[in-house]
Amino acid sequence: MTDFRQQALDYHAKPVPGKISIELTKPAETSKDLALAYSPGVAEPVRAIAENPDDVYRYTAKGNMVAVISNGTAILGLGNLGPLASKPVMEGKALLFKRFAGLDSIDIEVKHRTTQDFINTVANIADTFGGINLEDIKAPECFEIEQALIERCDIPVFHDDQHGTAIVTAAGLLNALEIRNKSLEDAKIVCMGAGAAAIACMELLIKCGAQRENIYMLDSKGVIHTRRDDLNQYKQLFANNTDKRTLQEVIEGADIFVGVSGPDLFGAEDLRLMAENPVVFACSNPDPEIRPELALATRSDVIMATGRSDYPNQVNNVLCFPFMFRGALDVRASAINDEMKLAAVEAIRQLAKEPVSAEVVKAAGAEKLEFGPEYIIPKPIDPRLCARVAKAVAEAAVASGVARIDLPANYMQS
Ligand SMILES: NC(=O)C1=CN([C@@H]2O[C@H](COP(=O)(O)OP(=O)(O)OC[C@H]3O[C@@H](n4cnc5c(N)ncnc54)[C@H](OP(=O)(O)O)[C@@H]3O)[C@@H](O)[C@H]2O)C=CC1
Ligand SMILES: CC(=O)C(=O)O
Ligand SMILES: [Mg+2]
Repeated sequence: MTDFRQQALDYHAKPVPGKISIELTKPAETSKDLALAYSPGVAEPVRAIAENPDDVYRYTAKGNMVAVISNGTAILGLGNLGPLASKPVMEGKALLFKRFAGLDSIDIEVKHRTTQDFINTVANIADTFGGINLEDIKAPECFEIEQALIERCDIPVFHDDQHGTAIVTAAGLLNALEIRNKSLEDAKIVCMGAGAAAIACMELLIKCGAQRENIYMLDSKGVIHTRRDDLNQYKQLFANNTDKRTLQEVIEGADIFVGVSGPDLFGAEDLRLMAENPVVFACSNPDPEIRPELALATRSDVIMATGRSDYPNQVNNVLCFPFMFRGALDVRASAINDEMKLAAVEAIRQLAKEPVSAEVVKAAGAEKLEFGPEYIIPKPIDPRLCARVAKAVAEAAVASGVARIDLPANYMQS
């Protein structure tokens, strides 16, 4: 067993199994404490909430609580390994919610027969939480699930692999292109993968200025083109009217490669075919479509990013989802809309251009972090992310009319 593998297993096993626990926020030492916390005192908030449902935010933990919900059908890039095996990832997302945004979070792994069963299960428990983060649910079911839950729930429902990934990818790409003096409007883009992350990333890039006809998307059967008759409705939106059928054909002259598919699917020969100063986001986890070592040995002009913490330029939805929910919950947003997503893109992107503190540089294990090819996007450990992204998101929620309360006074002013 490799040293790192054993370290990862030990980290999860010791000193207690798993990564999260629940702690109390009120004293529960004396009989008086218990009389307030439980019977008879607990009856008072029960009556208050029955009379005025909004009081649930006043008297319970709902307003600071996010459920991380999965069925384990697309666990990272490991595939459909089922709900139980997805639990370490979901506990990991809960850890990140708490660590980076102070949000309480609990993982829920759902075993189900039909898509409708899954939707019903989540919709029926949704009132417990302030928000629902859907995670690692494969396409195309994820699209139907998210849409149905958005319609049935009055709290934010956000499929992280779609929109969290898309927001961070857009922020990173816009910065990478700026560094290379290229524009998204003119960029030729190859997207490997046509699932949850891929479809959402490309849709958001189009909202940021990319041209749909400049996007070549591939699934496990090759290029998605207009003559294929095996495309679901989501892939059809990316069917390119082209004679090109293979990765090698579409990658020639491409400015951008986005990989949200699986490990080692993009080779050195493919990278050599790209345009000058290419941008490669190999985002599959844990193993990227191409290793940074190989990419950088193949071409010195490449801007390279992965989804991993152990290389420069981590393009990973952790840069978004904790702060997206922080902002949304703090103004009790009923949903997460495009205005909030675009506000997050801009906030993440602009922070990368500011000087970084010595503590963050040290914690990142870097010698320096300055806006450029090896630092296109902030580090998740940068404490300014929470304030910047949550504030931008909360303000956008208020401006776009989905907030149910105003921004708290002096919100996120440090
Ligand atoms: N860095 C980050 O923040 C994130 C990274 N990801 C990564 O993206 C990947 C996909 O996740 P997600 O979208 O949720 O999963 P989905 O299951 O929804 O999609 C997977 C897609 O990959 C495609 N694919 C599989 N093999 C190949 C291949 N050989 N060539 C081209 N395409 C292929 C599938 O094709 P088909 O449709 O034919 O089955 C499918 O379209 C994972 O590796 C995941 O770790 C995801 C979210 C966030
Ligand atoms: C990062 C993430 O959510 C994924 O790889 O699925
Ligand atoms: Mg995921």
